[in-house]
Amino acid sequence: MSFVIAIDGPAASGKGTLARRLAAHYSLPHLDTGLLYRATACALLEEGLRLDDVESAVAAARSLSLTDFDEKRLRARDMGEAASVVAAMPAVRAALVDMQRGFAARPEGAVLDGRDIGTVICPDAKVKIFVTAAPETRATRRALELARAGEEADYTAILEDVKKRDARDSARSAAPLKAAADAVTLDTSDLDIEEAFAAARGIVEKARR
Ligand SMILES: Nc1ncnc2c1ncn2[C@@H]1O[C@H](COP(=O)(O)OP(=O)(O)O)[C@@H](O)[C@H]1O
Ligand SMILES: Nc1ccn([C@@H]2O[C@H](COP(=O)(O)OP(=O)(O)O)[C@@H](O)[C@H]2O)c(=O)n1
Repeated sequence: MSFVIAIDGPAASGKGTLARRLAAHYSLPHLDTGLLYRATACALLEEGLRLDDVESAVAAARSLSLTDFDEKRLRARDMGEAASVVAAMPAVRAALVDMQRGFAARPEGAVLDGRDIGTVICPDAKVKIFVTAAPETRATRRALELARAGEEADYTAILEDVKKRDARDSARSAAPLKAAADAVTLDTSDLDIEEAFAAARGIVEKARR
């Protein structure tokens, strides 16, 4: 198996930041799999369809193109919540498996981040990191991020969002949010980005030996 780094964890734990930094460091392509679920939900909402319309959600998931995501729109607060609703549908998840595994099978390897990369998408990944942080820390980080993007960012509401989404993602029967048995957990509550990146690199180097 090529060099695959699987990064999972709850909302705003710093998965994407670490995945991007590791991908740059090891010259690997990176796929933020959360964008796939966000884009599926966004397609439904833009067509005025309901989020629980499974058939349309599957069709939207099948027609996604990795290259034309409007990231600013997809990373808006409401889209995280909507993504978590469509992500609970087994048929939507099934429609996105081949695309993710195809990305992970690139000869040079890849970094993927999400909720089920180490458990379902790439169970044989060479490196698995489960990134976590206290909900309050994650809500503070997300509030800062949204404020920087010009979105209204009420800390209390964001903390509620994060907790509700984690609960839904953990409780669903299809590929729930959980650490793979062979993942290394990295709690970034007391680490800044540089410290978290150094710790993640340490985990990768150890797994490569
Ligand atoms: N260790 C850290 N310390 C402080 N801020 C962080 C840390 N890791 C990530 N962030 C910031 O928190 C926000 C969420 O991080 P992100 O990587 O997008 O998380 P996720 O992909 O898990 O949702 C971003 O604004 C990011 O810059
Ligand atoms: N591999 C993945 C990635 C995301 N998701 C879903 O998509 C939602 C948005 O994921 P994300 O990674 O973009 O969210 P953040 O952690 O960035 O807030 C999550 O709350 C999950 O419900 C998933 O189910 N499986």
